[in-house]
Amino acid sequence: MQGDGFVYDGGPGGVGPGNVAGGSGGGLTSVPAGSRLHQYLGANRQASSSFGGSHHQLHINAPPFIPKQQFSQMSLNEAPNLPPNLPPYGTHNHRGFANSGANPVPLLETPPQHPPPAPHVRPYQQETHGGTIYFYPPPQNEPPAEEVASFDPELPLVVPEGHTIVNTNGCFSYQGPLPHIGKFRPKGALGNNQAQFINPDLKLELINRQLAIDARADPVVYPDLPTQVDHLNNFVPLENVTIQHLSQTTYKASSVRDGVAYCVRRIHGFRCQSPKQLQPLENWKKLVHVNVVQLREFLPNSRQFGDTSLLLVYDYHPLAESLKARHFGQGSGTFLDGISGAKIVANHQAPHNGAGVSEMTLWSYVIQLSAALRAIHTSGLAAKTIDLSKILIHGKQKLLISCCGVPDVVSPDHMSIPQQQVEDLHALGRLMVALATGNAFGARRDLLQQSLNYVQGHYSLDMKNLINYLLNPTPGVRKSINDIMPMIGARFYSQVESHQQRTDYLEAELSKELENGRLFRVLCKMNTILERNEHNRDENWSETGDRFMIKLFRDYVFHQVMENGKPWLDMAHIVQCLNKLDAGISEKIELVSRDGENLIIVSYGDLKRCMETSFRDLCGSNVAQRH
Ligand SMILES: Nc1ncnc2c1ncn2[C@@H]1O[C@H](COP(=O)(O)OP(=O)(O)OP(=O)(O)O)[C@@H](O)[C@H]1O
Repeated sequence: MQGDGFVYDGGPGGVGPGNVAGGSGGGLTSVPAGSRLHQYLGANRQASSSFGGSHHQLHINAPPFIPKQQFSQMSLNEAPNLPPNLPPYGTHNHRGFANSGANPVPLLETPPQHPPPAPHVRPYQQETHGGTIYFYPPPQNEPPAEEVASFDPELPLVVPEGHTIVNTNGCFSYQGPLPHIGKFRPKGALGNNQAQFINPDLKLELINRQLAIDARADPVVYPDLPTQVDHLNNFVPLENVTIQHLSQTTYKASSVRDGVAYCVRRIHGFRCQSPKQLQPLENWKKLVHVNVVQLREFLPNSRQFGDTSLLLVYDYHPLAESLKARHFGQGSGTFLDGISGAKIVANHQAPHNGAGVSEMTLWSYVIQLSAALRAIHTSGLAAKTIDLSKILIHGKQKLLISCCGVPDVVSPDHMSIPQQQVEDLHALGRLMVALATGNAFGARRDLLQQSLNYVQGHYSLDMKNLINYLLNPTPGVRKSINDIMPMIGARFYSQVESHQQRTDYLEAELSKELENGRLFRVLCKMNTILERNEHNRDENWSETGDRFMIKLFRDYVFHQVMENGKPWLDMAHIVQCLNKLDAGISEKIELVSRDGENLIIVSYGDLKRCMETSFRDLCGSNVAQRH
């Protein structure tokens, strides 16, 4: 259906969030099978209605609604799931520092992390078929939180004493007093609306990311930040810029071209002598890979920071942190157990027992980093930034190689590209040793043998072989990132599967919000019509004709009360009604004026036409759609 101003398509059946009472107009047939309902009184009522020029003589045997308790009572003023310690917009930076330059205080706390997985290494299950080893992740005992649905069709409806409902030929009927008086109490599962709305954890994560994107630096704390560099403004330091003698600084900035946030790396005091010096950056700009932070452009010889700086503009991945921060803590000497997140005593001398990341996580990292390196090497480049502080982790487990191109311009190598690529493989080996042992210095020459012993004792043979291959030179053989693909073997399948699961989950969550957006537009239309003081010099415009019907419908949807006069709040009822309105189904409902004097029987289809006509009237087109 097309409307003016708000264009949307209700679609047949009015399927709404969580498919709440979608249905094909059967209204009451949507009572869940298995609900325990009482006896039928059976008396059909006769009522007549007159509106919109047509007169209806109707038999009704249906109540205005039957609340579905499985969607539970809701709090209509439910606060968004914001973390309590978030700063207001406009005054704070993202992970920046405020108050005093001497003792900086982080302004935007790292959002609460979800509890990390249990601190035990969960090895892959192996099966050998025809000489090939297949790896399967171990079965999970508990379903992930997001998969726990709130729907329970077996929950009973609670029908007030003296009221009964019966199923006559599949049609559930109820006769009670005025429709404004809600007769059913929802029972159980209070406040559990997860099946209809985006998962709260995901919502929190997305809100935090949005806050990070929107964060601004406090000009009092950062008086020296330039207001505009080329098309970039709103610079926010992503690291402690109060430390003197930094040669590079990382900022978040917004572009006035597209309003998008970018990550800007400033190379201090870098004077570009010739365009050839920056040629590698042109190559990096062309490299597009899901596990590489994309270089978008570079701005040489920028003077707005008080020197001559080279600015490299990358994609910004909100709240990404380095592997160092994720698994070893921020401060030097502070180590965190990569699995449990617990602090462990800094020990630069030997591997920590059980402190490394799990084998499964390590393989996931290997797969992602080798995929990135494969793309980089195939493009004739070398990463040179395979380092705990330069590999970012975004969300739960997505890795991104950052800072690409910086070493090429800051400290150009005299090694050949193939040699540099072999160095990347070494760096990957060292990184894996550090992650496996939980010791950032685990690959140091004096600790390496101990570390390898540790890997041998705690990880699979394949992992040990892979690390050995990466770290040790193979005489007469030119190593290539492609060589490690057979070592990863069938673990690729697990990785692909887990990505697909994640995609399915995110799509499902997205579709919930998609449906909510549709209902939001219905609400927008209703509210632009209702309680309008005057339209077309008609003071009573919103109180008469089609608008009056919408007003009664609004009461019917939102202002139900219990017998004792208390508000009756049921999300299921609201969503159900709005969906039916949006679909314009033929089911009829009773609307009652506030004084109880007028009773009108009207179908959702008629109500929809009332709403559309009124809305078009407001929009000025006056094109009434009558079906
Ligand atoms: N593209 C990006 N998107 C989002 N955040 C980023 C991006 N690049 C870096 N960051 C954040 O900025 C922080 C600082 O980055 P930087 O590369 O300067 O790392 P660092 O830990 O300060 O390393 P170093 O000690 O070498 O300066 C990172 O820890 C990361 O949280």
